[in-house]
Amino acid sequence: MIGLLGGTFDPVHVGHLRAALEAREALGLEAVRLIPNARPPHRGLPAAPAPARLAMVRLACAGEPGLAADGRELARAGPSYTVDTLISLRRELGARRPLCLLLGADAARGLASWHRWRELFALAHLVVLRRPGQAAWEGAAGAELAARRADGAAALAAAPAGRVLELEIPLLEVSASDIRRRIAAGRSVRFLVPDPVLDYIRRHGLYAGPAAKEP
Ligand SMILES: Nc1ncnc2c1ncn2[C@@H]1O[C@H](COP(=O)(O)OP(=O)(O)OP(=O)(O)O)[C@@H](O)[C@H]1O
Ligand SMILES: O=C(O)c1ccc[n+]([C@@H]2O[C@H](COP(=O)([O-])O)[C@@H](O)[C@H]2O)c1
Repeated sequence: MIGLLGGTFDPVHVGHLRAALEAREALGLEAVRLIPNARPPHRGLPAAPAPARLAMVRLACAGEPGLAADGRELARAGPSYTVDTLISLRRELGARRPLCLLLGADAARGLASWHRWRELFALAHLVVLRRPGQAAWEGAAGAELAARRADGAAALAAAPAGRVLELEIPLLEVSASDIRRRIAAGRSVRFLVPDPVLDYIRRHGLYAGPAAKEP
């Protein structure tokens, strides 16, 4: 069973990395692939170009066997729709392997506005990450999801796609927009991103300009 964490990763940070590892352990995933988008479908242009965001994800995953960077969204033109990414992954991995699309509760809330969102369930399971005690997720896609709800990892491993699991794991209070604001204000982001990512940001002068002040 493989986990997939798509994101803008502008930049990737310890919140993403810890969540991916927590989900890997909780679900018994072989690995989690971090997949930066080229053009996010539902937000403005990222502050850093896609190749730089992918390079930072590669640095963050290097040396951690449970995590891998996947650059396939950079090979497509147009908005980076998740349905196209899952179709491409199915071509690579075959129809039978269980795939778990990991989503933070914030990303999951907008699911019903995603491009061809109902098709996602034919391609992968959906795992919504939330902290212990956080209210259960009630998005506009609610009824569809309730019918697909699974009560544990075993139900996901038993089918290639189509189930929905809410997974309670500790989530760190770290966001990429806060990191960009700190850098633009000349503040430190040490320990919020891995050191090799920090080094990359410094060497390339990312997020330091006035444009980076807008989240
Ligand atoms: N601290 C965190 N812990 C766990 N998951 C997170 C965290 N931050 C973001 N995510 C999830 O990781 C995925 C990619 O997130 P994204 O790249 O948008 O990062 P972000 O920090 O939320 O960015 P921004 O602050 O620019 O909105 C989404 O599913 C999001 O919900
Ligand atoms: O496919 C879509 O229509 C779609 C709409 C919004 C977000 N996504 C994906 O959801 C993931 C999290 O998005 P974001 O904006 O929180 O980084 C990322 O992989 C996005 O490309 C996908």
